[in-house]
Amino acid sequence: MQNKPFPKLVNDRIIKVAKGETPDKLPVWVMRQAGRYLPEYQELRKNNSFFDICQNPELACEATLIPIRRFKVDAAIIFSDILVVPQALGMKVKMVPGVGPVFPDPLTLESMTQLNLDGAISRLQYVGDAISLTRHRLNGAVPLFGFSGAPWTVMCYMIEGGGSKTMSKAKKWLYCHPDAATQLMDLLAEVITDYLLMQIKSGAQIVQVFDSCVEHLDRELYSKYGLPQLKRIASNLKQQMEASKIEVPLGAHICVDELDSLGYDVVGIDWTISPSRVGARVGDRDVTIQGNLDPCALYAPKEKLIAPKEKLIEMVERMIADFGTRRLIVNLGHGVYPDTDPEAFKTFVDAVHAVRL
Ligand SMILES: Cc1c2[nH]c(c1CCC(=O)O)Cc1[nH]c(c(CCC(=O)O)c1C)Cc1[nH]c(c(CCC(=O)O)c1C)Cc1[nH]c(c(CCC(=O)O)c1C)C2
Repeated sequence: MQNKPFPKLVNDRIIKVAKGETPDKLPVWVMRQAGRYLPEYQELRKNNSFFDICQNPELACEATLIPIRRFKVDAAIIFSDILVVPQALGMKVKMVPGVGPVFPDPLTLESMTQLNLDGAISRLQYVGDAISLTRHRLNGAVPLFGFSGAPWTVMCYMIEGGGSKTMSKAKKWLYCHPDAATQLMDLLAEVITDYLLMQIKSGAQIVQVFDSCVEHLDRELYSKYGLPQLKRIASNLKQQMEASKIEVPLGAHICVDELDSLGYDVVGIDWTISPSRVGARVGDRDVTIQGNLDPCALYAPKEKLIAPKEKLIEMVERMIADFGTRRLIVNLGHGVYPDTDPEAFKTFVDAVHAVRL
């Protein structure tokens, strides 16, 4: 299987737009498109733990394909999580229903020396195997995304031991233990670069770096810790994979100023950044924008007097008109929420494809 050539890509809209070329229709996909809002995924989860699905290439492939069978999205994203990296470094992570990821023993200054870098990429080979298998099963229908968390975001979860409103424990390292923080981020940047390279070599056609926790950093901390690591990953990866397309969604306003200098082909933004902030630069910017509809726009209560479907279509059309159709990949500004109606998801995707270029 590994050595068989991958099927030819049929729908290459996303790859085209990432390169700055004009597609036949605007491409659209959704972060967490394989998640809990879909009954098929819930069914799969009934008999398997979250990380069992991630670690079993057959199951990870199956989860990845669920939204592809149901909707006309223009990309698949390999079923996994950003927290498989700390796992490969030797940390325990559990997925607790209703809570999210939990580390029973969060990282401390003392336990940092126990992180096991040796062989980390081979311990993540199951992700590569899932990617290769999925590329074959997709049969070229749409491109397959690989992904990783960025060093700051992965570090936040390792130190906090899970999600947090403030990320104050992780930020304490930046203020009080800057050397240890830098050491940790350097280590993570190295693993993440090698991990993404392994995914690309396994068949990922586009890779995305999630720096979701960047919203907790002010400009100074962002410039000192967030930005250099993101740039470093892009430049090291590009050096090693000249031809690869790389994407980094940055969920914070402060990153908008660096759009052109980040070294990524695509930059994701959330709904708090108005299209006019990047739109004004659409003519001359050299990057593709991904985003940015509020996932709550997909809540479409059937009993409401206003026609929610029409309202959603109108929001999609307005967003696209505001961004302009050049160098735009349509997505939500955040992952789709578990209580979203799959019908609303379909309306969203179809509304994007209905826009004439
Ligand atoms: C489906 C899913 C995922 N992760 C989690 C779930 C739900 C788990 C379940 O079944 O119980 C837990 C899961 N994993 C995580 C969280 C967030 C926890 C928190 O902050 O409270 C949860 C609930 C951590 C995580 N995980 C991820 C990020 C970065 C993007 C973002 O900001 O959403 C982060 C921060 C990335 C991620 N996570 C996942 C993907 C798969 C592909 C797809 O998009 O369909 C991706 C790309 C998959």
